[in-house]
Amino acid sequence: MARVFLAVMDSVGIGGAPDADRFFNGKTPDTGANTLAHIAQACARGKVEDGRSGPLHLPNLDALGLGAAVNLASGEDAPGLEAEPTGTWGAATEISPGKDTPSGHWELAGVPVPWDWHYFPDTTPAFPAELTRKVCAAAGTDGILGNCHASGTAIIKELGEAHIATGQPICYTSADSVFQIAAHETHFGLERLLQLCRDIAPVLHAMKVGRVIARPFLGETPDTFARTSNRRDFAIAPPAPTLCDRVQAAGRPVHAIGKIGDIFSMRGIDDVTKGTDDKLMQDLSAAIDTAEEGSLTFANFVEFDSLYGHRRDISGYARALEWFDREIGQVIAKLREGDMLILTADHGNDPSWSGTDHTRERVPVLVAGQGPGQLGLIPFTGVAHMAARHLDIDWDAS
Ligand SMILES: O=P(O)(O)O[C@H]1O[C@H](CO)[C@@H](O)[C@H]1O
Ligand SMILES: [Mn+2]
Ligand SMILES: [Mn+2]
Repeated sequence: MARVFLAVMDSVGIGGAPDADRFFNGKTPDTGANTLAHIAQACARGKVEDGRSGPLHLPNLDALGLGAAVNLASGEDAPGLEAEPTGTWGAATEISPGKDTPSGHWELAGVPVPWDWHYFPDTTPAFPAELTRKVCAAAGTDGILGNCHASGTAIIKELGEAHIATGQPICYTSADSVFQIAAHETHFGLERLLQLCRDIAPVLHAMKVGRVIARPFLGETPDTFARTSNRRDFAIAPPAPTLCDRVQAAGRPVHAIGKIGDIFSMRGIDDVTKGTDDKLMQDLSAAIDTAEEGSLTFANFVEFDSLYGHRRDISGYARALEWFDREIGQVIAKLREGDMLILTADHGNDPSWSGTDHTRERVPVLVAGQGPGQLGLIPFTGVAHMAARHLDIDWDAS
């Protein structure tokens, strides 16, 4: 028997998407965006010195083949990542028409998105009056705040006090197919926010809006408002059986770590752990000790994206990568005979790019525990097929 551990480093793209010109940050096409290479290049120029210093130092990821994967995906160099790979490595290309988290994860799990997502226009109001009416009715309020495109941290600073004063939820969106609701955990109530999202999600899903996201926050003043880790995503269910469904249908356990449960609407998943990336890394490490033979453990590390990519914070992103590299080195050291650990990503979020949205990029596929080898350029679905094969699950018959 064998075990698979699949870990998504959210937004750690490596450039080179052949259709990047069809995706935008504002008016700027994503052509040339390269999350990993641009961070490494900025570090090598001595420009990334906040809480870290010098060239990007990722010895464990690079040993698996990260630097080689950047070069394969995009033709760019990632200074500091120049090791001869000892892992199995390659790069994956997405075909789904969205550069969002569910599209990326579903396709990695074998199911490209067959429809066009609905996006809200970058106007104020951004939401149709009929939708706003339904949200108000579900929330029991006379109105909503926001009703625009926004960065989640900026909008709670701007509207947090008005939210506390009026009791109206802050509703906003972005270049992704999302409807986000920010509300105060105590003044509005965490359970009330989650129930509002749950109640309104079917309306948004029918419009082909991918996710309703609860964004609870705490604090009493613009300077102290801060989001908590109680974020919840209410996503459309995947349109076909995913890797998770197939592993579960074969009678094997599927363990989720982080937002994987939300992304797959809990379909094909037995249990979930939640928390900050720090805690999730402990959960992944614990899963290496406890996961059953034949099982799949599927993890997402979101902070690269949520704390640093969207915030265009190159130093923060580099620190997060270096932290991940140190931690994953210890996880790799614990792998047993027959284990496969796959490290990949769901899209890019180049912190040196214009705008605040994801960037369309290829992603690395790094495999530990299986010795050296080259995958070359594969489709995102190749990750699911590789995992299924390792677990001895016949994809076509399952
Ligand atoms: O600015 P925040 O609220 O973090 O929003 C970001 O997070 C959303 C979901 O990942 C994306 O659609 C992007 O808008
Ligand atoms: Mn993502
Ligand atoms: Mn994101």
